[in-house]
Amino acid sequence: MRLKFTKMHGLGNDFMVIDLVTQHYKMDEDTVRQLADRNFGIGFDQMLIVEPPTSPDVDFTYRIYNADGSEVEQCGNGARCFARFVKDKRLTAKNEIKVSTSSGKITLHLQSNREVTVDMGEPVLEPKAIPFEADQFASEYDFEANDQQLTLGAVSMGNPHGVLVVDSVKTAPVESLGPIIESHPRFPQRVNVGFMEIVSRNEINLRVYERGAGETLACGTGACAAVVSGQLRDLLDPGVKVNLPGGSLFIEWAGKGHHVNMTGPATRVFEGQIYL
Ligand SMILES: N[C@@H](CCC[C@H](N)C(=O)O)C(=O)O
Repeated sequence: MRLKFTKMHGLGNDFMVIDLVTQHYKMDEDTVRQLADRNFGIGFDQMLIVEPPTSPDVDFTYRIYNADGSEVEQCGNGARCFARFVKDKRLTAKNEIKVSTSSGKITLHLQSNREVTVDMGEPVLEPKAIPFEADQFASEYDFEANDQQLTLGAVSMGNPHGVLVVDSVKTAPVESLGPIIESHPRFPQRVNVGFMEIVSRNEINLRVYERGAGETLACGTGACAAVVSGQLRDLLDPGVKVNLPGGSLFIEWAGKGHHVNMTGPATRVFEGQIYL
């Protein structure tokens, strides 16, 4: 069968976006892996699926697959592209769009300057819920990986994140330590790993080794988790510019009990069709 798709990106974190509201197909992990291949497939960090709502309080269901085929709970850059996609495809006329993911509900706001702000909800800090093995919440945890003693923040933005503070993102051991922490037994569902350099209380540089995708040019939930972790460690103020290899996001968090807001661009690259 023929399936139409749109290739999009949020700061270089790239997506294959498929409308399964007007098209019908049952996606599976093997197909995702084949299509994610940058030589033999379309190539992407994540596949985003638009499905009809499953409850009356949301407009759509938002499903996300990593390039390795694993279905995951949340994707921040993807959420901004999702909003632009459903508006451009006229699947909705709204500028405020509510979607459900497997980890909860989020709200997407299309701005007049074509940027998108996403209310990502409250960060989850309770270790069991992240999930992360620790007796109780702490703003940072002692952590051993690769025979090194590290200090790490643990936050869920719907999906799990570990955040390390580094002197410079240029020299951070993203490729060597990233995969080791990603699969560390203290994170039973694996983890996204952020390497955060503090520039000032309102600006950080960040690289993220993503679970199921490797290092990407940007990670929206990673940016939110880094800002939450930086504030909990008293390194950052509530509004922070996050510089990623693919560009910058603006993240706002007023502290425990508050939602995290993420603002940034969403870009369409091309339209395509595949035969499955
Ligand atoms: N690129 C994303 C996160 C995608 C999911 C992540 N790799 C996971 O496994 O949780 C973002 O922009 O947030």
